[in-house]
Amino acid sequence: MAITKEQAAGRIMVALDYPNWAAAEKLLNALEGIPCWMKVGMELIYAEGLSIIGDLRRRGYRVFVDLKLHDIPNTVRGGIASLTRHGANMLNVHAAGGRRMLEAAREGLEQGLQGSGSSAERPLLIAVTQLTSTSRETMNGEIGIPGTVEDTVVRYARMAAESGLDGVVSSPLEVRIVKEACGDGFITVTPGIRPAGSDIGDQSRIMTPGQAIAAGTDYMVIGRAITAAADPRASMEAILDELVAHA
Ligand SMILES: O=c1ccn([C@@H]2O[C@H](COP(=O)(O)O)[C@@H](O)[C@H]2O)c(=O)[nH]1
Repeated sequence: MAITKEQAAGRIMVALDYPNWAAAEKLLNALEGIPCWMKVGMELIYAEGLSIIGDLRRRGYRVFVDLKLHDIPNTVRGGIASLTRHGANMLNVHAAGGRRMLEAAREGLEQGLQGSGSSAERPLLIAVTQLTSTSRETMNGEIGIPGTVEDTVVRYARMAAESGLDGVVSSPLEVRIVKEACGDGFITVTPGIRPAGSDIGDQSRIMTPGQAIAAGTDYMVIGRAITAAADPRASMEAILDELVAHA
């Protein structure tokens, strides 16, 4: 399906993996006017606190808070309730916490919304299946889960859907099988994006931006391909052109 460059931008979540707000702000200025999402995770949140969610929202961005909660159900319920009150558009937990934990996360989201007044927007709640840095060898030999990565991703995705979550984080390689198992409306958020010829780094299960959009991913998370580029805006523009060409 043909998409415009602006629609393509709405499918990109830029990973703001920076040690402080000043560094993140430099990137925001470089990407000024491009209507992508911003993803904030441990590095920036632990350095600057959750107030950066509001800072990004006021700049007009939709914000994915990527803290990947994984704890006992009661703790995750409370954590998600508190996070919900900060006004993010997307939150996540680890599917490996199991069904009761996923259900508790969902309950926490409802509790958080009730505590933040009628104007609060409902964030999307998604579950991490297998990290995109995890290969089959790592999953089998170190984590101790037998079988293929695809089987685990689909099993976790089904459990997340049955627990009332909105979608999953997976590699773009698994988008098709997740959609087949959970339906087209079940959201896929895919890191592990590497433009052709770029350094894979610590990722394992990767696709190019063009391959990921052709595979049907809803949102692709892109960090270093943009943030570590000599010219981040030029890198973003090249990725947008690739998405428009392959959608
Ligand atoms: O399975 C996962 C879950 C989250 N991530 C996050 O996405 C970005 C990817 O950054 P790159 O620089 O594009 O590799 C990063 O913030 C991770 O924490 C992931 O990579 N895989």
